This record gives sequence, structure tokens and C-alpha cells, in this order.
Amino acid sequence: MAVLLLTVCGLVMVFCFCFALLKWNEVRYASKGLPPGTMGWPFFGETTEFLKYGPNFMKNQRARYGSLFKSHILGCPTVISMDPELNRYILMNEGKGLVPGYPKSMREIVGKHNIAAVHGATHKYIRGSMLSLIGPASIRMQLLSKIDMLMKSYLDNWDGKTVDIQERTNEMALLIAFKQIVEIESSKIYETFKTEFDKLVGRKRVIRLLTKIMKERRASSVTHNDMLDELLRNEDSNYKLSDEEIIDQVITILYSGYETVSKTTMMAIKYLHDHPRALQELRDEHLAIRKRKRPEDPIDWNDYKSMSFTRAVIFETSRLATIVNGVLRETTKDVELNGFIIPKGWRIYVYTREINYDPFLYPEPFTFNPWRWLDNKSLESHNYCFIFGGGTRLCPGKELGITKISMFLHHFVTRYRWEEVGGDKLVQFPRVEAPNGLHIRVSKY
Ligand code: HEM
Repeated sequence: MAVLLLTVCGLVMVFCFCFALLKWNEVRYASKGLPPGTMGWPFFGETTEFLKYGPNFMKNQRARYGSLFKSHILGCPTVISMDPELNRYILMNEGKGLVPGYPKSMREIVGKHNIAAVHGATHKYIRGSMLSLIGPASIRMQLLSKIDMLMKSYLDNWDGKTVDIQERTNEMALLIAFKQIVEIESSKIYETFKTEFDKLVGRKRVIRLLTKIMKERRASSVTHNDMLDELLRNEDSNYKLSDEEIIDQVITILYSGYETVSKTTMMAIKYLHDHPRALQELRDEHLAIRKRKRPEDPIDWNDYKSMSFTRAVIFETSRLATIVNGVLRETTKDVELNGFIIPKGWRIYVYTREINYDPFLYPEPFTFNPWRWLDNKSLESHNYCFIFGGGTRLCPGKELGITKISMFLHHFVTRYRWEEVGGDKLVQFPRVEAPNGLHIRVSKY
């Protein structure tokens, strides 16, 4: 009896302590002016609920507190905005104290000169340099033919094989990004680089590799047709970068375009497999291009521009799978949003996922319907289409990402058919992935 009484007393005390702790944490953040919401446990906040319930956690909080609410997730007091109008305002008004606010772990990988870490005039010139390397003019003049060639050879010898398409698209995205940057040395050092990159902590080793190549290139008169040479030999005073800036620029290009491109490609393969009519229309588009050419002819800019259904498939895939859930910002001073005051140093999660499923913008939002992007051409540039971000930080790699995925699809659907081996699970939050891989059996078309 005494033991039972003690146990009950113990449980009541633990319960009271937890309750007091939660209450104390709420009171701590109950400053006037902050949006409504809950802060969870001291230090841990509501990260567990956020990761476990993901989009449902967000929707529940929105139902209770409205489209702008506070929480404590991923180690930071955070205000979450699910209001399309406000999201647009935040993305458009960096100058009003709403700068990118990515976690320390990520900043340490991409470096202090990377594009997301700089603002104002510095951002403008780092972005200018980035666009001159990866923007539409560069794709048209040089990158497209290289990507075409690389994709073609990457897809050699898949006939008769069962492959994990997640693994293959990851490898494709990394290899293509790497070969754009350093062309000749690639085969020698790609494997070393890949191991470091996979560890996600390999910044120091990657810097060592890049510094060595830069030194060798400076000492030699041989020129290379790649981005590193362009950066090293750039005498255009507008975009001349220091060595440190060059390294961070290169690492940013490698990291930013990696997961987005690989996951969108994997999900496009998945959706096309599940929607034979869409696959047929996409394949017809690419077979028509091949028909105009000899087998060895490369894809040119006009061919790429004619891939309108492919572009629609890519947008629909990015929307439906929501490859990017939102973007992070940080306040550099107290900022007023919708009548609330967000204190300096708080993080803002511009959560754009739900906009992708807005039935007014996208009727029958959970249906894979690439045709919607053809029927409504202005959808891509719609005020609330945040698939590639918005404002001054709109993705500079947008066209390059679309080019890579289009070229992968071009060579894949014109050479192969495929079926899923079955039983593979797909997770869509916090990131899109197939935890055990996505296995497909590939055969000749
Ligand atoms: C399907 C592919 C892609 C998607 C969905 C995507 C999405 C995005 C989004 C949503 C942002 C905005 C981030 C923010 O506002 O904080 C962004 C920015 C950025 N993206 Fe992409 N991206 C893709 C491909 C690429 C590629 C291929 C590259 C480079 C090779 C790239 C480089 C960048 C860079 C450097 C930024 C930062 C821009 C700035 O801060 O001014 N992206 N991207």
C-alpha cells in the first residue's frame, strides 16, 4: 500500500513539474506583440512534434492560431508563416531586416562568403557572378551541350538492370555538378571528392582539393572549358572574386543544386511510371526531337525550348512532391509582420508547402496533372508560385536545374522503359526520400 502511495505521489510530482516547466516556457516567451502559438519544452521546443507530424503539425497549429504563429523548432524560437501574401512580402523585403537564416551546420559547409550568407551590395555581386556561370546565357552557350553529352553517357548500359533510381539520380546530380566545375581533373579526383561530399563534413578536404587544383591551374598555361577556369581567369572587374569567394561559390553550386535536382528527377520517374498517359506524351515529345536528328547529333537550345510538356512535368513534380517545403529567414532587427513584433534574431520559417496544394491555384491539387501548366502558362510566374523561391533570392539555378532534369528524362525515355520492382516506401517530410531506395527494372525501349 505504502509503495502504491509513493508511486502515485511520485507521478503527481513529475506531472506537476512538467506542467510547471511547460507553463514557465510559455510565460518566458509571452512578451506582448509576438504572434500566438506554443513553445513546447525548454531547449527542445516542439521539434519532436514538428518532425513526427510534419505538415499535420503545421496545419493543426494554423487551425488553432492562424497563419502566423510562434513555435520553437530545430533549436530556435521561430515564427512560422503560412500566409501566401505575407510569405511574398517576406521574400520581397530582405532590406527590411529579413535576411536568410540557415542553420549553423549548413553555413559551416557552404562558407561565410556563400550567397546565402551575404546581403545588400555583396549579395548583388556574388549573385551576378553566379548567374554569369549558371544562368540561361551560359546554359545556351556552353552548359547544355555538356549536360547532354554527360547524361547520354551516364545512361549507357542500363538495359536489363535493376537499379535504385534514388541512388542513381543522386550520383547523376553530383557527377554533373562536379564536371561542370572541374572538367579535366574530374575522373582522377571525383571519387575522393564524392567520399568527402557524402560525409557532409568534408568542407576542409574539399577546400584542400580545390586549392590544389587552383594552384596547379595558375602555374600552367593550359586552359579548361569549365566554371573553375572561368572564375580564375575572370578579368571582368564586376565579378572578380577572391580565392575564398571562389571556393565558397563553387561549394554553393555543388550543394544547392544537388538534392533538389536528384529528388525532382527521382519523383518525376515515379509519377511518370504511375501515369502512363503523361509518360506517353513526354516520350512522344522527345521521340519527335530525335526524329529531326541523326543519332549522334547533340540537343541544341531550340530542342530544349521545345520541351514544353517536359517542363510541365518538372513543375508538376516539384509542386506535388514539394521538394522544398519553405525557406528560412532571420530578423536583423525587431520587425513588424501583420501587426505582430518579431524580435531581432528570431527565425522565420516561410512555409510554402501548403500553397502547392491550394485548390484555387491548382484544382484537384493532389492529382498529378502536368497539363495544368500548359493550360495556364502564367502559373509558372504566378505571384504565389514559390517552387523556386522569390524576390531577390529567386533560385539562380532554376533554368539549370530544369535543363539537367529535362536532359536526363530525354535520354532515359528515348532509350528505356521501366517498371517498379515494388514494395519501396516513399517519405515526403521533412525531406522527400525513399528510405530503402526506389528500385526499378530497366529494359530497352
Ligand atoms: C529543381 C531544382 C531546384 C529547386 C526546386 C530550387 C529551389 C530553390 C529555392 C526555393 C531557393 C530560395 C532559397 C531562399 O530564398 O532562401 C533557391 C535558391 C538558390 N538556389 Fe536553387 N533550386 C533548384 C536548383 C538549383 C541549382 C541547379 C542550383 C545551382 C547550380 C541552385 C542554386 C541556388 C542558389 C545559389 C540559391 C541562393 C540564391 C540567393 O541566395 O540569392 N538551385 N533554390
